[in-house]
Amino acid sequence: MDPPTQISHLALDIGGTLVKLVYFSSNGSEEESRNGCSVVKGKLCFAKFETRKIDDCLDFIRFNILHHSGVQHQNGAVHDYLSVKATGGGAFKFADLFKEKLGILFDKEDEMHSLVGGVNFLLKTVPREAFTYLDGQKDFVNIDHNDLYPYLLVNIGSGVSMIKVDGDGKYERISGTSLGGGTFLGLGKLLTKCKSFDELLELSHHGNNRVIDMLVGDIYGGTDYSKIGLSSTAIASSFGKPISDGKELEDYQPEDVARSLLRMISNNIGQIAYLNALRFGLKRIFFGGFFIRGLEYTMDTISVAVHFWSRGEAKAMFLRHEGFLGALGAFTSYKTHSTNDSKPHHHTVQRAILNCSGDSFRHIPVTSNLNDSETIECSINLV
Ligand SMILES: Nc1ncnc2c1ncn2[C@@H]1O[C@H](COP(=O)(O)OP(=O)(O)OP(=O)(O)O)[C@@H](O)[C@H]1O
Ligand SMILES: CC(C)(CO)[C@@H](O)C(=O)NCCC(=O)O
Repeated sequence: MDPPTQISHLALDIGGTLVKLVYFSSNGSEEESRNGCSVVKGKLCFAKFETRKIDDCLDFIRFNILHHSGVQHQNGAVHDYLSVKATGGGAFKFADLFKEKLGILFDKEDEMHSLVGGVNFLLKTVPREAFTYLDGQKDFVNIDHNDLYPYLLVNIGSGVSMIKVDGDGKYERISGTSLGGGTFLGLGKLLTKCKSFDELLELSHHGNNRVIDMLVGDIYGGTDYSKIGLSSTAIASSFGKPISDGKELEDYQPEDVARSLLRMISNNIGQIAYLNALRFGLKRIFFGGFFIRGLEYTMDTISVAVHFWSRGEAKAMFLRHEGFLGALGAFTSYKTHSTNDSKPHHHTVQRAILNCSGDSFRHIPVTSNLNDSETIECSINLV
């Protein structure tokens, strides 16, 4: 007789700055589907922790007993360990820690593969996932499943990866930049004495970048340089004002510095993204990663950069679950017979989530951002 089926329902993405967790929480009901499979209903839950506070993540997993939800290894030496999908650099760096503290073995998934898997899953399964943001207007995008590829995925984490996606599991990392979310946070901490990302963002809300950035008008005596399409208010040189101001860092308001920094990083990524889209003739660019955090100023800056450089040809789009792409990709990579075990019947057998309830998404206000307490209703088919 087959052993009782077990659901593997935890996946981790351990990055340079943040650890992201996706886990399935069953509502206790199990039904039989038409083809005789068991269907377990529940929800996908999300959590994040700072990588430098990895112990908080271990405590959370322990407290919620998530470490008992992996795939049971049946072969000899690793009998007592559970295997859990993990991606990101930390899947390598922290493997021993998780094994020692929680008895978890990481079943490593490639980071880029997971990111792409996460985005494809979201775009195909979760209604109202992608949206545009331009001129203060947020609009959900209808995804045509037959016309989804190719697209460019720009994942803004600590660093930035740019991936051309041509299909399910068909992708190529075509570019990247080390000027990413980590740069914003690291420089921001040094320049403003802020202690956290949230503090830095809050500060940036109240700032004025023109106090720090050198504008075209500063160089051209207040006029546009219309011959090459630059208005007087366009930024000629990010952080250029202090060159001639004769001021020290202390003379500037930290909120202006934070604003200018956010603008510089977002603008630069938008421009590099556009150039890469141009290289491959891609019209759709999806931006993800926790740097965005649903922040209107960031999305607006990126959208304007893409719109400006592409002369309206390319479209920047954002994702509600922007920060959980890798973790979701790792989660959905649990497959039938996913371990290297020699006895296939003893594996946890779990298919990708087949159903995400659209109802809970139909009523999402266009202005709302995702927070960790939000969930995705779904069901898992056990085969
Ligand atoms: N609460 C937060 N604490 C720290 N950084 C945050 C927070 N929220 C958003 N961020 C931003 O998100 C970035 C991390 O994003 P993300 O989690 O997608 O990347 P990562 O996986 O840690 O990095 P990488 O993929 O490069 O290893 C940070 O560098 C910072 O700019
Ligand atoms: C190294 C990774 C992939 C780790 O997530 C990321 O931080 C990144 O894409 N950095 C940019 C590296 C570069 O292409 O210059």
